[in-house]
Amino acid sequence: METEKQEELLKVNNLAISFYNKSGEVQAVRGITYTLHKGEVLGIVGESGSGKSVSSHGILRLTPDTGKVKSGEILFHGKDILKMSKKELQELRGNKIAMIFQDPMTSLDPLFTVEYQLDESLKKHTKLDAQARKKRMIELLNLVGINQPERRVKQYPYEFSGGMRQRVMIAMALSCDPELLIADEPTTALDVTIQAQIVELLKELKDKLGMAIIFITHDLGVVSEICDKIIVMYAGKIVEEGTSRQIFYERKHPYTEGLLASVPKLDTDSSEKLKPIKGNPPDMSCVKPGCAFAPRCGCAMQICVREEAPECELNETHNVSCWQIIKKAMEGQVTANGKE
Ligand SMILES: Nc1ncnc2c1ncn2[C@@H]1O[C@H](COP(=O)(O)OP(=O)(O)OP(=O)(O)O)[C@@H](O)[C@H]1O
Repeated sequence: METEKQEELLKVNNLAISFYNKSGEVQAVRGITYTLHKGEVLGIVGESGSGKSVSSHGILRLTPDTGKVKSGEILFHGKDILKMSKKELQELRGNKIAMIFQDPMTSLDPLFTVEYQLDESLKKHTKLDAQARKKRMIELLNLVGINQPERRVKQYPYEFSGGMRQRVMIAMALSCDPELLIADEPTTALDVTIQAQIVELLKELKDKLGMAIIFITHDLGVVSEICDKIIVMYAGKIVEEGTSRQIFYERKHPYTEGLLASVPKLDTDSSEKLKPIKGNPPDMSCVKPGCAFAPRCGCAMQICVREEAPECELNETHNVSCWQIIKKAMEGQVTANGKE
């Protein structure tokens, strides 16, 4: 199992995506690099506007026409998705990589039964005949925890609750047996109990099916249970990357600290006060020099407003881009591998 995990599935290399409108360039994603191994779950966290969705939709080349990939590579099994032909891309979408979104109603057609929509998906992505598709549909609905699937498959999306609709969407996404599932804020529209159930379901599915997952969320609390590793994005960049444990217990970036302080913790007294991060994320149409978080950072130094911090490798799995940490590493207060 361990060796299987180490097989590289996706490598995003220095990816930069901008949008162009009348007032100029919006630098949504500014050179991000990360690797996802087979069967691994990666959390991408950050406040609204940090570039989580744009970077992840870019993997399936779903960037809107006003956007442009300025640089980078997106290697899937070593092959650059950005250079794939239309035919290869079609094969990839839905067959190897599937995506689920925040609001299943935008992806499910209210006018058709779940049976019809699942059948269309199976027709598109498999070579199964009508009878085998019917069987597979029931299997899929069972897999995602929908009771009485034979009855419920005949229903329309509006007859399902929000959590159940998300389960139907997950069933549709699984209809092609993807190697990678991109889940873009899949639980945000749901209430807390249902959120936890959907996260639990994704965890079970990952263990059963061995697929890799990219889980996008603004809520660090949601990903603690499911992710092997987490990248923290701010203003289109990765400011910290580490294993789930490192991000929760050994986090170093003040922004990661702020994000954690602003979400309710499941294991502590709920009366503990939440501390939202003061200020707002920067306007990405006029990016200033220096660290983008500096204006909101309680420990910013002069250099932070002048120059962007290079990535500091604390160890094999933990990287952070922050001048404070570089300073501490130089003073011997933080152990780093020496690579900056
Ligand atoms: N179609 C677009 N045209 C212009 N700018 C865009 C477009 N889509 C996204 N952006 C900008 O790109 C930046 C990153 O947006 P993105 O949606 O990736 O953020 P996010 O972290 O996923 O936030 P959210 O959680 O709100 O979806 C933002 O500044 C956003 O305004």
